[in-house]
Amino acid sequence: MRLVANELDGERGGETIFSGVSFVLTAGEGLLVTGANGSGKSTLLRIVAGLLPAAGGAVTLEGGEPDWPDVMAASHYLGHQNALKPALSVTENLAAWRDYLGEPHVPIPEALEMVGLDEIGHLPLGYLSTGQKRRIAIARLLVSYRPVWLLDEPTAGLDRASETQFAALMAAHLEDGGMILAATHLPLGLDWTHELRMGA
Ligand SMILES: Nc1ncnc2c1ncn2[C@@H]1O[C@H](COP(=O)(O)OP(=O)(O)OP(=O)(O)O)[C@@H](O)[C@H]1O
Repeated sequence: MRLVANELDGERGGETIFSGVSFVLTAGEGLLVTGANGSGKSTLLRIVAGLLPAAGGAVTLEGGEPDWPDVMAASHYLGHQNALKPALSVTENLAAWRDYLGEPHVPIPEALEMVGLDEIGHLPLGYLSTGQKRRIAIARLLVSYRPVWLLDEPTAGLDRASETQFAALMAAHLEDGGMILAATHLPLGLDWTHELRMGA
């Protein structure tokens, strides 16, 4: 399977943010996207996820049929927002995402253990600290399977131990034949096969 971005142009509010961005990812490869504030990292990720239209160029997934007909179907998108409901318990949040996304993968108790939060599945999400909420958002990547992970500042708010834990989860996903596109200002503790510096 290959994720191909060909000559992408990104626009916000009628302004060109970037143009001619191309890359290719194959199974097991990760792309680190860096660049100054406002250089277009989130815009690029949202275009790849299919949440924003490209002003030019195209993103395609080759060889994903029949399971993964397009990039959107094949991707988990973790944005700045955690997309979790404060009134539901941690476990209910993850169950809701698993049921919505389908392709059940890691059982919820195990996913909670993998992010080091197996003791608090019963708590309302709203009780959790900022870093704990982010770790539950990361557990969402595990409970349903998607080969492509699109991660926008995934480690924002995480302590050092959680960063290391998350680096191991990303490495395992790549070893398993997955692909990762991550935009970040922070070192993510992974040897990336590709790097893209926006605004350079
Ligand atoms: N809805 C919008 N309307 C107009 N301009 C926007 C909109 N959203 C973002 N922008 C502009 O697009 C540019 C790129 O924003 P983007 O969020 O992609 O940058 P970024 O590289 O992810 O930044 P950061 O490192 O701060 O997260 C910025 O100049 C921003 O102000």
